[in-house]
Amino acid sequence: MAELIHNPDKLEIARAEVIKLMENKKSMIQEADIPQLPYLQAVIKETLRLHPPVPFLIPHQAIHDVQIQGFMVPKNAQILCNVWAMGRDPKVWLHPEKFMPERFLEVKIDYRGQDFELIPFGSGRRICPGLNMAHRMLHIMIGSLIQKFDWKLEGNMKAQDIDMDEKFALTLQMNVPLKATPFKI
Ligand code: HEM
Repeated sequence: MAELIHNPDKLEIARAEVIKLMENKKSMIQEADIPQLPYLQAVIKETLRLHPPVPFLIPHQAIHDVQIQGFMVPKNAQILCNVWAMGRDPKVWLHPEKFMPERFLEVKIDYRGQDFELIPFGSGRRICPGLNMAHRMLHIMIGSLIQKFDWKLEGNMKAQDIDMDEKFALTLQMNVPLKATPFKI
């Protein structure tokens, strides 16, 4: 929500897509609607790229010595995987600091653990078992929040003034929590 409110033009594109799809349906967004919302999917991917909720994954341990791209990782070494930095690597992402959901409309990069440039849920046998649930919840919640409401920032703050800095811990949070009021559309 913070990135969408911070980028009102992207919010409008995502909202228009949801409203168009839902205009002839009586229900709220359902799981079955997600495949028909490519821009919303791109918004969720872009948000997880820039703000992975578990920025270093959960610590792993090497079970034997392993050589990776010229680096020796010794047996028993604790491994923190910095997905936050991977999501902002200029060698991988064009304008990495920018919130550009469009980048995911042209490529088939997904967060299901097969595309190693985007692994906010981890990868391999310890990949997040809640991935499918999170995938459904994120699309349905964000889709519904933008479909039904417009958002106003506290104290007449302007969208560009939102402090997007983050606080690092096991999970990543906004340094200054977002305060926005919903208005029914
Ligand atoms: C946006 C939402 C979520 C994100 C980004 C996320 C991310 C992660 C990450 C990065 C890991 C560690 C993977 C690794 O070390 O390689 C993890 C593990 C785990 N997640 Fe999630 N998660 C989310 C939602 C959920 C939900 C909704 C559930 C449960 C309903 C869940 C349950 C778990 C459990 C049980 C583990 C430990 C798995 C293990 O160590 O074998 N997560 N998650």
